[in-house]
Amino acid sequence: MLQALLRRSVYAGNGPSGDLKIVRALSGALGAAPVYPLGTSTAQDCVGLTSASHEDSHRTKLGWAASWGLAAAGFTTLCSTPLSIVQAEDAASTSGEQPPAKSPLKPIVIFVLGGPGSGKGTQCENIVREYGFVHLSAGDLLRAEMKSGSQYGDMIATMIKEGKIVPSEVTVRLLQNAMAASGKNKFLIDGFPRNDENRAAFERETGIQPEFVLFFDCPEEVMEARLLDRGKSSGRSDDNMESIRKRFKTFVNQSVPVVDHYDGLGKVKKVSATRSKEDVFRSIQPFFTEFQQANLLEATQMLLDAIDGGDYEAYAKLCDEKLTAFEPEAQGHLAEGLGFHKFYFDLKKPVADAASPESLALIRPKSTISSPKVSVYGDVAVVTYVRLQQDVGSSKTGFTSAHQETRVWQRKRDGKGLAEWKHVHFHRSAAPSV
Ligand SMILES: Nc1ncnc2c1ncn2[C@@H]1O[C@H](COP(=O)(O)OP(=O)(O)OP(=O)(O)O)[C@@H](O)[C@H]1O
Ligand SMILES: O=c1ccn([C@@H]2O[C@H](COP(=O)(O)O)[C@@H](O)[C@H]2O)c(=O)[nH]1
Repeated sequence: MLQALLRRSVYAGNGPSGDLKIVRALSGALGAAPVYPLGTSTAQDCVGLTSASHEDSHRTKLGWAASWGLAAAGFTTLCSTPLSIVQAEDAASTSGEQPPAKSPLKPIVIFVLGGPGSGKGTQCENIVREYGFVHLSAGDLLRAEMKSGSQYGDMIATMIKEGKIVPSEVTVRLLQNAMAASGKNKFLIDGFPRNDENRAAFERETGIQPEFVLFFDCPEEVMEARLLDRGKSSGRSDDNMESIRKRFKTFVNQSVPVVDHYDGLGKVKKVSATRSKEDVFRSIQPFFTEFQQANLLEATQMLLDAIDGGDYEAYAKLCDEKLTAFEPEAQGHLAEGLGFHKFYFDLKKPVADAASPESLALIRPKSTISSPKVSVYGDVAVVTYVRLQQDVGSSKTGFTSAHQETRVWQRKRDGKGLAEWKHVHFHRSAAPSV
């Protein structure tokens, strides 16, 4: 499963021996992310695609293919990017004409579906905290759009109160913009697609198929009690008995067929949502193990890229300040703290400063992770692999060295309580160069 994920999110190729598997995670900052204005201001655009919006949608697909870069293993919640903040010149500057700075990374999308009040939003927060996905609630995006003074505000307000489904042209575009604005590539799309037309429009406009659908199964009486309770403080126009009944009807008649569609494709992971919040979260965690492994491998590749690029700041950000290491340079001693490693970054600096940018780019070493294995033990993870490092010698001939590396990561909480992996220990073998 991990390898399948890696094939989508990292380069995979053959190494020098032909059958040696080399996996190199893409890393670095995102290229310009595409943004999409809704188009002209007629209400008609809301229900039917004009030729101009066809052009936009074409660009949308190109945008994904051309401009998507690596999402750092960061942890973000992003619930609202009103259409009104999207500027025409932003869109023009990201028309996909410029080649991306880095090779693109395909977006990974998980649809989170379930009846109103089944606990989708609650569990999405947990997933964001632990696994570093971007949470996009379609309902939250629509509410934010409504409040932004958008031309679609009244229409959205009516649809929400009546439990009806807002036309796909609006919702899909809001989702596309929020995805692009996030600068990340792993998304939990909560409460969407709401009907078959939503599903078809999303697939057509973005070219994205979900990895899987997380479906919260919950009886109406449980959802009703939760929503009425939430209604005491939510301020939502639809958390009342009359709207709740309408929402249930829409869910059964229009949203369940979407779940059935994906079930037919073997993509639905069904969770019983009646238990406590903690129990429900425990039951969904196994579905996210593979993403955690991929995050760790991405973080490891970022670390190697920071070393190769001489970027001490990026390196230090990924490391615990008490990092310990056994590496050949320490002559059999345990190096403690970052100071020992900083020495080598500082050493490279004058050389780098003296070189022209072009020659610098040429002589920068490049590390490739080969035969990786990622093992997670609660809040500790061990990543082992062979690091193939290509470099240029003083005689301008290329050489490759291979080191066995074991890197230990520990999951810690940042200021916002979000999980982040910090590099706490590594062991690097000596290696002959060829
Ligand atoms: N497992 C649970 N047990 C008890 N209460 C829960 C559970 N999960 C969520 N809740 C509560 O139920 C209410 C609805 O949860 P939540 O907002 O996550 O549902 P939702 O599926 O996102 O709803 P909607 O689709 O209407 O936005 C909230 O007040 C939340 O605190
Ligand atoms: O894709 C979507 C998502 C939501 N809506 C409308 O918003 C409300 C509230 O959605 P929640 O997911 O409960 O926040 C929903 O009843 C719909 O009216 C939508 O049209 N399309």
